[in-house]
Amino acid sequence: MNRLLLVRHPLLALSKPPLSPFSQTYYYSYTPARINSELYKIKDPPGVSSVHTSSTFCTTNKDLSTENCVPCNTKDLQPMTEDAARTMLQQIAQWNLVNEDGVLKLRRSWKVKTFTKGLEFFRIIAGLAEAEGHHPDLHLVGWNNVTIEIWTHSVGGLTQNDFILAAKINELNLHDLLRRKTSN
Ligand SMILES: C[C@H](O)[C@H](O)[C@H]1CNC2=NC(N)=NC(=O)C2=N1
Repeated sequence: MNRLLLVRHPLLALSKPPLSPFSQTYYYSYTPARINSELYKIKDPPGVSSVHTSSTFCTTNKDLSTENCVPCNTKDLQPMTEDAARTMLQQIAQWNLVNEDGVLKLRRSWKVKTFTKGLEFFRIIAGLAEAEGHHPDLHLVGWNNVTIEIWTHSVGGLTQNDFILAAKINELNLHDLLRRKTSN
């Protein structure tokens, strides 16, 4: 099974994102608000060694959220490389890049106030997905834990469509559905 093992900079341990129910999956998270610059040593396959750095530079969601998805059966639509995904990830705050059995996906989680507000959350996302013709995987676990995963099934990986949908989701006003963040 192709697993991406991230060896994170010790300073980053302080900014460990919350464990998700998918915690067995290794992921790369870009949280521009909290990290000035970070050095990742990604455990590469034998014979390949690279060190990736990222910085706080982050274009606003506006750029991608004003775009529209293309049909996923568009000719020559290819899955993007992990480096390209990591670069584009900088435009969608709070989303994580995960590698699930070799398939790159985008993932973000929220806590909703009630189970029915979770379903309302899904209804809103469904309207956006139908309008874009591009659909996320929706998870509602333990009554109030919502997780959305986005990837392009037709190519078995990530395309710009996925980032556009994530950026549009980031622009939604979902505050009345979400639990306030606790300080701890
Ligand atoms: C033709 C149309 O683009 C396809 O049926 C769409 C529908 N929504 C989709 N959504 C996602 N996430 N991946 C797809 O491959 C996909 N294909």
